Amino acid sequence: MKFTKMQGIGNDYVYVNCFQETVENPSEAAKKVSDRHFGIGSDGLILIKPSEKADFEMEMYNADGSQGAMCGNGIRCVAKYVYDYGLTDKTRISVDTKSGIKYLDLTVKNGRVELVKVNMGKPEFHTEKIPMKHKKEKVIREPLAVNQQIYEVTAVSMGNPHAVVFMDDVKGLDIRAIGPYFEKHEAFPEGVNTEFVRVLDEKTVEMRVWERGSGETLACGTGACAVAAACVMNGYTEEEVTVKLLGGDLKIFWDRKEDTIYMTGPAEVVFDGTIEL
Ligand SMILES: N[C@@H](CCC[C@H](N)C(=O)O)C(=O)O
Repeated sequence: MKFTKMQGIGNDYVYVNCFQETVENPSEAAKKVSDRHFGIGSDGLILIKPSEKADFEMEMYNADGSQGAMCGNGIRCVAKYVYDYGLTDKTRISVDTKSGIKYLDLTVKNGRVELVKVNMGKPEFHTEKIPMKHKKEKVIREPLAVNQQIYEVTAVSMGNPHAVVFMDDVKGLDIRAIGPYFEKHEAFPEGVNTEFVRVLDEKTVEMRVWERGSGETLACGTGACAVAAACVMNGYTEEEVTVKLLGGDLKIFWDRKEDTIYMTGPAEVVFDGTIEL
């Protein structure tokens, strides 16, 4: 199978051009390619497919083989792939995902995509839509017992579920110890991605993420959007914020009039290759 490994601020996936390749069992393939010792090494697998509803379709799988509905860093890389590898010459494209069609604007320099701005849609706070089991309709900084400790959680869906936890120190957090307890918490019947966040000022926050299905990653695009929405709902930041992640920065803007979040960030090719599945 021919593939291209790409990364968006360190959130790396193996991309397969399904205009040319067929992947029989994507879930098994995701586990195999993601292995950092016996495979290519990635946070998961992303298939770029033809679509009848949009310019392209993106299908994403986490490192454990589970399917994700949306991937913010992944969709920027899809935009770079389809433009740089000549599948389109458009700089405004639409991509169908399991959480609906997303629209992307590409900034091109010297014939290559450098930055991508994505309309990530509306943040969803209603617990039944996230889904989260909770007596309240919305969970905005509510206590949640996780492994016998109380955390204050803001729950948001960006097409996939997120639990946002504000704290004073994210650098020293033992995320490997606590992340799995959030991921499999009974309050989140479909699992959850968890963002641990420190507010630096009203325009800047830093975060680490424990992703459902992939563990700690260097960045999560949907997570950064969920964090921006949670920051505004808690009165911590303005609508436009820089989210500093382990792998780099993302610019997030929640346009309250449109009730739409825009994410802007880079996308890069690491290498092309072939693998026997
Ligand atoms: N890294 C992604 C999110 C990938 C999917 C997630 N782990 C899930 O299962 O919901 C991003 O950049 O948004």
